Order: sequence, then structure tokens, then C-alpha cells
Amino acid sequence: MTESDNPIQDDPSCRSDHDPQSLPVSAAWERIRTDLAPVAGVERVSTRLALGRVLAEPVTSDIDVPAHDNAAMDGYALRGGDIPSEGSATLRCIGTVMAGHTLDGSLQAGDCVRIMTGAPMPAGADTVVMQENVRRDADQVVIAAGETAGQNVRPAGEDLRRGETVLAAGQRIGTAELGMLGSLGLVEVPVYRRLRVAFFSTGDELRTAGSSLDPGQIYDSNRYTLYAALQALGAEATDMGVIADDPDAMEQAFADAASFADAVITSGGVSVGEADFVKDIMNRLGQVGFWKIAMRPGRPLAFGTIGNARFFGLPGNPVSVVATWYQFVQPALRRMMGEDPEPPTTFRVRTATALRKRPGRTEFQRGILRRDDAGELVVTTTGSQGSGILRSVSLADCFIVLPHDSGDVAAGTMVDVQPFHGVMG
Ligand SMILES: Nc1nc2c(c(=O)[nH]1)N[C@H]1C(S)=C(S)[C@@H](COP(=O)(O)OP(=O)(O)OC[C@H]3O[C@@H](n4cnc5c(N)ncnc54)[C@H](O)[C@@H]3O)O[C@H]1N2
Ligand code: MOO
Repeated sequence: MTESDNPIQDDPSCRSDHDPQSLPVSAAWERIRTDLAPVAGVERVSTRLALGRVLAEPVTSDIDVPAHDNAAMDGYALRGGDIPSEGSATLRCIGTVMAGHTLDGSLQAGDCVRIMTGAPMPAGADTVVMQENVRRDADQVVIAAGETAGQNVRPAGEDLRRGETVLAAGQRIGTAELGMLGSLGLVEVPVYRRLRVAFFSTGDELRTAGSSLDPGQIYDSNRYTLYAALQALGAEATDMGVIADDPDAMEQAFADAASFADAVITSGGVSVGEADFVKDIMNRLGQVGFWKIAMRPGRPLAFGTIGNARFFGLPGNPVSVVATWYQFVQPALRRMMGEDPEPPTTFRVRTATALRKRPGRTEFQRGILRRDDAGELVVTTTGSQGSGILRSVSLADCFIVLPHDSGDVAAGTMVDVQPFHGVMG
């Protein structure tokens, strides 16, 4: 195919490095977001297996959690009206109630009950005084003024209320959510089926661990990166290996992958070199929505459709794979999994080091967050930001996001950072 036969090569955006037609990051995400919907298919899985899955229907509580008014402290349950306004009062202890048990009968004025944290409040009691604040002598309990009626009681349903929707459809089940499902006593929950994702690397230069390297060859790292990322996301991932820079072999691999996968991810061969066939093949088998984003790393990212599968052609450079994964592919797959992901958490800190930046693209530089001598949170660059330096990601704990129009950034300037890790999974 000559250059003028090729609709993609004819697009002036493909030839210029300073490309006014490359999509700004926010516009590219909006295009992807509006194009994607949750995959069809819901299954009921046992509650523990729902970890990392996405709820397909809202969860409504059939019970109050906690199920009964209960003590928040170990101490004595009593009637608020028996708290003295000054001095002290002596109450009679008529029994003990432990968590998991109930007390027959009901408190009268002047009575109290020994109670443990979590035990149901005895009938007639509305207040708990912690044991450190009383003096006990046989069945006599002396309480002093200063306690407040109603204190230290957790009302039934203070966590989850019967009849209430407690988790929305589209919620990913993480640590707290699994605990909540447990607290409702649910045996199984409805979740979207797992997303089927096929991934492969392209390039004649790539070898897989276990074989030796001839001159010009390198080991494939992108399939390892993508394997890790897909595992963490909970996708049903199929590794299709390395495909050579051979258009026929690639076309076959694309068609095979699209025949069973909801999403296909490739890396390499998406730029403008003579062996960069990805976009042509996507256009032959389906269509390319767009393929250039004003970002670095990760400018050539081809997004499109082949049959029923969504297709993500990532650039070959290993850091570009990481950047495009986190900024686009992962949120896109989460949308297909049934979530509506929020933009990544971003906060502003001072950069302790100067940062080089070219206007006209959003840059995702790699940074390390730390406290400076004054205790202020600052970020420093991991150093060289080349798209082939995967170590720049391993050393980092955040992306430093430098906006489209910004140029070089002086040390001491406030910048946006996106931390890699949240507190909870
Ligand atoms: N004339 C131009 N050249 C390049 C442009 C451009 O606009 N005009 N864009 C550059 C940018 S930015 C990127 S990113 C790369 C992306 O190119 P490709 O997606 O076509 O990737 P390849 O050329 O196949 O590979 C790039 C680089 O990454 C290495 N690689 C590829 N796959 C793997 C893998 N699985 N594991 C480890 N390393 C891999 C490959 O050997 C190359 O060194 O294009 C620029 N060029
Ligand atoms: O944008 Mo490329 O992804 O710089 O290396």
C-alpha cells in the first residue's frame, strides 16, 4: 500500500510531531467514556467470590445493622433520669448482659445492669455509663453527676437500615464492601460477569523469557506489565503471546482475539514506522475511533472496535504502556465491567525539583512524594523521563500531571500529583 492509498497516513495528524489534531486528554477520555457501556451478563456468586467484582444490582438491606440498640462501652446500663444533677447517686445492679445475650425483664427507676460492649440494651435503659466512671460495691453502683442521658448507646440500624439501598449497582466490592455484605448475612450477590480481555505484544524484536537474545532483540516486558495490571483489575485475561511485525499474522491474531474477548489490548506497532500495522489492521477489520492523544508518554494510543470487541492499541514503549493503561485503558475496562469510575485522585503539592515540560500536551511524569525538612509534602522527579525507562515507574509513587499548556516548571511551583496507591483495596 502506498502512502497516498492509506487513509491513516494521509491524515496530516499522522505526520507531524506537533499535532494540532491529537486529542487533548480530557476529550479523549470523554470519547472513550461515552462509547463504552457495561457488558451484558450477570451472575450470582457467593459473597467472598464477589471480592473485586462489580455489583450488577443494588443491594437492599433486609435487616437493621446493628439489629438492636446496644452498648458502645463496657459499663452499666441505666435510665437517663437516674443520673444525678449534682453529687452522686447509688443504683442497684440487677443483672449482667453480655454481647450475644439478652436480659429478661426491664429496668425500674434506681436499677442498673452490668453491660458489655455490643450487648443489647435492656428494656427500660437508655444510657450507658462506662465502668471506669463508677464505684461498685456488691450490688451497689455509685455514679457521679456529669454523665449525659442517652450516651454510649448505638441505635439499631445506625450502620445499615432495613429497606435501605446500602450498595449501588456499579459498586466494586472491596474490603469495606465485602464486610458490609457479610454484615447483612448475604450468601450470594449479583455481579457482572468477568470481563474477557485478550492481550498480546507486537514486534519482531521481542523475545520471551527463557530464550536467548540475538543482536537487536529485547525481552518483552509489556505483556508482563499488562498481565499484572489485568490481574489487579480482576479481568479474565488471555495472554496471546508475541506476534511478529507481519501484517497477515497480526490480522489473524486481531480477528482471533476479537472473536472471544470483550476487549483486546496490544502494544507496539501503533506509530508511523514502516512496521506499524496496528491502525491499518484495525481499520480493515473494524474501525479506529482515534489514535493520537496530546500526552506524553503515550501519544499514539489507537482506540476502536473490531466486531463486538473494543480495541486498545497501546504504544510499544514500556512507560507509555503504563501511562495509557492508568489514564485510559483501566478506567475504560472498569466502565465495561459496570463501574462509572471517577477521575484519579489528584492533589496539589510543591515540586522540590525543576521539571522540563513542552507545551501542547499533558505530561505524566513520575514522581516521589516525601516530607521536606519543614514537614511539608513535596514531590521530586524520579529523574530521566524517557518512555523506555520502566524503572522511572518502579521508583515512583505518583504521577506528576503537568497540564497541556504548561512549559518548564520551576522548583517550588505547585503541581498536581496522582498517587499510585490508595489506602484500601
Ligand atoms: N517518526 C515518529 N516516530 C515515533 C513517533 C512519531 O510520532 N513519529 N512516536 C514515538 C512515540 S511517542 C512512541 S510511544 C513510539 C510508539 O511506537 P509504536 O507503538 O509503533 O511502538 P514500537 O515502535 O513497536 O516500539 C516502540 C519501542 O518500544 C519497544 N517495545 C515494543 N514492544 C515492547 C514490549 N512488548 N516490551 C518491551 N519493549 C517493547 C520497542 O522495541 C521500541 O523500542 O513511537 C515513537 N516513534
Ligand atoms: O508518547 Mo511516546 O508514548 O512518548 O513514548
